Amino acid sequence: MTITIDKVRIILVGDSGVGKTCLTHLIASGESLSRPGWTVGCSIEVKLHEYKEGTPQQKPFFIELFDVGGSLNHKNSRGVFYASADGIILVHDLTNRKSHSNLREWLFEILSKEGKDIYKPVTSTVAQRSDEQNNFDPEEFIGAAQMPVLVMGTKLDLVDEKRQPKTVQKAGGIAEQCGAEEIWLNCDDPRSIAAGTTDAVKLSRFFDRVIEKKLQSRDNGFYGGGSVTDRRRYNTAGATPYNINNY
Ligand SMILES: Nc1nc2c(ncn2[C@@H]2O[C@H](COP(=O)(O)OP(=O)(O)OP(=O)(O)O)[C@@H](O)[C@H]2O)c(=O)[nH]1
Repeated sequence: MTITIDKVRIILVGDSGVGKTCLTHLIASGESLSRPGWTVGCSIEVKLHEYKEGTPQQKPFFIELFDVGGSLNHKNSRGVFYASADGIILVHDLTNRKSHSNLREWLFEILSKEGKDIYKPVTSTVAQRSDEQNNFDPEEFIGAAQMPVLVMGTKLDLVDEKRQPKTVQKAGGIAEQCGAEEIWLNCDDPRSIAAGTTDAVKLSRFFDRVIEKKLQSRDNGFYGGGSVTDRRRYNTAGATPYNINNY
């Protein structure tokens, strides 16, 4: 039997080396990745998610995970991957404070590149642009763009409370500013987001929010992306979700 499954698109952004590729693989396959390559452009993995599992509204959805390369060299070209994103996962390295503070800039970059009317920068000089970036308010962005956000901190295994205290505190961080949930994990350990754990529940709730938001936009007639109409056929007799690397 062949059924048609809708999809949503989530982009993972953050500085180079924070662990986006490992995290994407862990979420999509439930397995750790021992030797991730350097992401050039964008790498995509797909996960099959049960929306509102255990309720009468339960329905399968494909979650497309766009792992966007964090290198500065690709800053000008990666805007193309932000188009029609339905949700954002902001990724930082818990042993690297700068990677956390840079998440503000990542949000700003997504918004300015993706061209949401509500927060589209109108200025063009470097100085003006830097001003806009400094004055950028994540809360305002989230309120205006209505895009679900999740913040994930990696390399929890490298954080030793005594020898290397956490460089980032949960309170007052970007997650709080965005009203987003936050997960800290070790991407090398498949048990980090194993079914039944608190973090797996948080992740599943985030996926549900992204889907819900998209369904609402479609119902309200605001839907402009290609995702829901571009449905994928999924053969329930054993086919596995696709995996496209370095898209
Ligand atoms: N110990 C530990 N290492 C990790 C963890 N997550 C990622 N790494 C390591 O961090 C390095 C960078 O990981 P990637 O997943 O390639 O990072 P990325 O953010 O995709 O980097 P770009 O492709 O440059 O954007 C690799 O050596 C990973 O093995 C973690 O939770 N714990």
